[in-house]
Amino acid sequence: MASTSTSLTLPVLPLDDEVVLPGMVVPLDLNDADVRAAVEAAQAAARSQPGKPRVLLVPRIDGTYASTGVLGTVEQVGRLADGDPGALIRGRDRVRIGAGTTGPGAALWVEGLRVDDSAPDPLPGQVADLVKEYKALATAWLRKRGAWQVVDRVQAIDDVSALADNSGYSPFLTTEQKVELLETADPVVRLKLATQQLRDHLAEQDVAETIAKDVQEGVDKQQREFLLRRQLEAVRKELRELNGEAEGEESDDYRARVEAADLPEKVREAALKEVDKLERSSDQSPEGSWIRTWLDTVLELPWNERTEDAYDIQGAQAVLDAEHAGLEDVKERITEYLAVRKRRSDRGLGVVGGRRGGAVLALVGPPGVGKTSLGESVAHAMGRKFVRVALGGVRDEAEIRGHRRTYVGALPGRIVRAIKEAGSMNPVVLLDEIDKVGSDFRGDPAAALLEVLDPAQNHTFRDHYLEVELDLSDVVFLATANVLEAIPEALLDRMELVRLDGYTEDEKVVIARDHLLPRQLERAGLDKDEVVIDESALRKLAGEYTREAGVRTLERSIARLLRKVAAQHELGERKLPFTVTDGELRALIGRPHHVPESAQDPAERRTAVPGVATGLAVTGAGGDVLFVEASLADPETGAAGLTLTGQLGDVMKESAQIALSFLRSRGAELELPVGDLKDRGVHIHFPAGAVPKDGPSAGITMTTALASLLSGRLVRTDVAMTGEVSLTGRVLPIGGVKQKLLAAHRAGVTTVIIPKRNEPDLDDVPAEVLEKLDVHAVTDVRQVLDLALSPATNGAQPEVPVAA
Ligand SMILES: Nc1ncnc2c1ncn2[C@@H]1O[C@H](COP(=O)(O)OP(=O)(O)OP(=O)(O)O)[C@@H](O)[C@H]1O
Repeated sequence: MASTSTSLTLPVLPLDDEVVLPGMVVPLDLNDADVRAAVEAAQAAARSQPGKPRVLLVPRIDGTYASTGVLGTVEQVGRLADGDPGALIRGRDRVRIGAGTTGPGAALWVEGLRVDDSAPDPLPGQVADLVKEYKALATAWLRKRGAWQVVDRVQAIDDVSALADNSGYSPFLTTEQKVELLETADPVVRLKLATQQLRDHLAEQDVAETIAKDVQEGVDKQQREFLLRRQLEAVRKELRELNGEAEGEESDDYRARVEAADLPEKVREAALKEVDKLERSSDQSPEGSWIRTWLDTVLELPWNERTEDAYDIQGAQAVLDAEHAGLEDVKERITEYLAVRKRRSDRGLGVVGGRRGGAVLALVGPPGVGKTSLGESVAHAMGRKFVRVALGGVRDEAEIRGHRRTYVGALPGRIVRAIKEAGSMNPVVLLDEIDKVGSDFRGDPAAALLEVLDPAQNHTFRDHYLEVELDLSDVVFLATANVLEAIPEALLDRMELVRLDGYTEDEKVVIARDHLLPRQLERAGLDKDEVVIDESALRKLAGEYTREAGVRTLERSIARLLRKVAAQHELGERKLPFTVTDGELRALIGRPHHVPESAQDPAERRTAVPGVATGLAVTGAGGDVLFVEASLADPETGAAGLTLTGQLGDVMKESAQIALSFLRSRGAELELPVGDLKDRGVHIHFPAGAVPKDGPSAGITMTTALASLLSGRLVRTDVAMTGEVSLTGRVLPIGGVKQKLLAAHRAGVTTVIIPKRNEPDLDDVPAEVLEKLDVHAVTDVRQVLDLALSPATNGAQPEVPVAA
């Protein structure tokens, strides 16, 4: 090969549908006019110069010449195998074609530039691998064709450039592909290209061969599938051995697992169909992994698992009593429910269904009153598995019913997951916080829940992901909610409500002593005789360290107290046994957080200024006291009209309007200076502005606050009230009496005003609370003002506060 570029002038020998690369020797037909003209011109030129006649072999595609040709020497002229006149030409150097020129004979003459296409010396390291690969591929291909002699020749080629040009002989390359090889001067790049071409061809050939073989053999499909599966098994086994997995760990053998599993017929059919699909898909394909996840889910579900219901009603009642103090009516209600259920199932009858059918017990009440733990007790009492499904914040229907499998990352819904977790088809499932289920563009989870809870439909529940029917008819569903109003109407229809309104202080003390304390002692690693929290301390914890309807914070306080004692003991600062009394609390866990208003310094009480009244309300956290503040705007600078703040709902806002209108129309009768209301702006505010509030039951409280403001008379600190007010001053009934009275009692209020028509509700209020409260049932707002406002002559008349 030339190592320098030199210019030369040569007759062109055009090649149609053929390419000659350097190193190749080809016979050419001299009957072809172009070939003859070129060879004759070369021979003529050779007469005046030494060496063999030289031509320029240039491929021509659709009449267009390639940019590079090959210098060829005419080795011999004579007869070809078929007897035609021919010339034997050897390709030598790459020549870049330049301008056309003239010369002897009919041939086209051009000027050309020899191209340096020699390999670099020394060769870069990776070229050796490339050479090996090319030789291996070429050998494979040649052997396939039975061209054994050529194998040795190819193996013997050491020069990288020559090796790449050897591809010029490959019959499977198109003219274009060969021209590309010709035009690629860099030998390493060319060898890469040649290797790639060879590789592609071999791969194509493999596929084609397989197809051809299949068609040819025409093996019965089933038989072939059988064979393939056996092979697959063998390969998998080998893989497992390679990865060091033990024999028998047939994690992947879904067919066997499906066949061995105890599945309902329809489910088995669906699962086997998926196994078929899985076996057809490749191991790495995403579809394969989806199918495996699905099969795992199906195989993990307890299709035919059921726990035996082994309970008698007395036993169940005993369990409920043992695990929960108090709550007599709730436990009674649950016992009735269990009794009916048991009788019906003993007689082979289904669950009572339909609207208001009571198929589902809903436990409604503030946090920490034991709704969840009662649900657990129901499961204990029936001898069933228990699972809790948290529904708070669920807005997507797919959370309940699953995503369709076409969805990336699809999962079954929570109901299916709950059954899986329970491991039986008849667990007790607690739908926790069913009032916190929302709905938006992603569908309505409540509608899906409805299907779950409906005995007429739930024996064929269909999860979008699972796609096979699941029988939920044996599941005992319970629900919990904080506020009744927030439960979607349609769901409410299916439920039997059981209310838990909260505990009195006495009840809390009993719960703490019998349940919370023993549990927390165990958690703190203390013996029950090592630390005793006496009743005075428990009472103070319930009354002054916590203010809640339930006992959750109380339980936390006890835990904190015990941790403190345990730590002190470990540090050698305290000897055990130790009895905690109320006097010790402060040193152990700091000051109480809730001091009753009446126990505050009079000047610091909320109601120490006119215009503030104490109301009673029910929130998601149970009953609570809330304060209403009113002020008048400065006649000069303040805005006129009514301003309301504290996140009030519409009903509450209207209720404020009514209170104001009532005072404007009837205030004079009550000897209030209502003139002020005419031309001065009024502002009513409910502190704790972050908590949304609504409902009409603060009507009399707002009226009282305004009346106090106008008259300058203080509202009595020990009085709290609830009741709707009408335009004529009538006091109308409200809800939540029990929760409100419990809250009043907790807050240390002693006098409570309620609407007369709510008097029957007092039956629900624990006697110990009623004993401590002076409850007034009233019909008219004038009675409220008489009871709530302090006498005008209460020391110096305080100033009416003025809002800027
Ligand atoms: N009457 C009771 N007897 C014994 N323990 C009780 C009683 N009421 C509540 N508890 C205990 O109080 C704790 C809080 O109760 P639980 O978690 O069941 O409240 P909840 O009403 O479900 O609250 P949430 O609505 O926040 O879920 C539990 O440890 C529970 O065992």
